[in-house]
Amino acid sequence: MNSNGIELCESTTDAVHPRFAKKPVYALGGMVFGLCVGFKIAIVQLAVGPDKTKNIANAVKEIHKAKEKGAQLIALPECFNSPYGTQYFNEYAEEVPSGATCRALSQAAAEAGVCVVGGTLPERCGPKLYNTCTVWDSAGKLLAKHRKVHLFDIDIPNKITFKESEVLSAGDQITTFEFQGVKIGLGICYDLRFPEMARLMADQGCSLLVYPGAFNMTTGPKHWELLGRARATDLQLWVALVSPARDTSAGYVAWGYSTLIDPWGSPVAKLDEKAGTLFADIDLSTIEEVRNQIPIRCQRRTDIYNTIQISK
Ligand SMILES: O=C(O)CCC(=O)C(=O)O
Repeated sequence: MNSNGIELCESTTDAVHPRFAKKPVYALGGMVFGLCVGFKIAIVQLAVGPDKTKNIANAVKEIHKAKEKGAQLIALPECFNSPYGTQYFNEYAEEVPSGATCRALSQAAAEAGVCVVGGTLPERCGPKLYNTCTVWDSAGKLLAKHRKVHLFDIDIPNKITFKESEVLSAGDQITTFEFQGVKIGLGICYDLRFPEMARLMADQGCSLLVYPGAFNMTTGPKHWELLGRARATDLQLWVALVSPARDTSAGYVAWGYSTLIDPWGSPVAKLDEKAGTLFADIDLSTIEEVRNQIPIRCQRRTDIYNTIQISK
């Protein structure tokens, strides 16, 4: 309890920037008194086509443009070097980090002096293929690598049938990394549907979850934003959803609508279906604000969840 009678949740300070540690922000009457710490994110909704070299060059160009506009963390979409589809993954796949796409991302991050969440690419590792996100620091060093954990296998008759598992292998790791002392978690597209995975990343102290994803014209309008808002609301953190632009001539038509969602669960900025870049400030103090005002993190009844018997 602070001097204003506001209940403060002990566990809130471990999930935010270390500069907040032991310095909670007190929230009262909609005003926040405390430090404002954050960074500028650019969410780049790239147009992706069949020409891999062109896709990579376009990503590099957009990274430099975003840096010029002040972005500190730049996020690219799922499958940005290749059209999305199981028939393409083998042809476009590369080893990480020695392949041409990774080399271009590393160089762009270093030249621009920014952190790049490099969307995803089909990764070749021995006989296996993965859908993999790489993260590059401002010196061009590989900071993190996340292999999609939940493969996109669905069947909605007459709408969409997709079976990534026919060609891809699933990752088996939870991936987080640190950017300027802020912990960030990674998930890829279908991973967004699994709250358990997001909670593990939140429990590791993430303030932001970044999901490169390419939802489609059936599930996109129904679930893309809803799922992002659900993850942000449940876990009281920032969520960035990064899609490729919509191309109606492609075999798989991406929904677009890249969105940044705040810890209240509100979309604070979003694109439409066209190629473009969204710039926004991520204010980490909002995490404290929400967690202090709605302290669900220290109200969870794990004693019940972990022991209750389900009656038949
Ligand atoms: O979950 C969905 O509806 C779409 C997922 C997807 O497109 C993917 O995992 O690549």
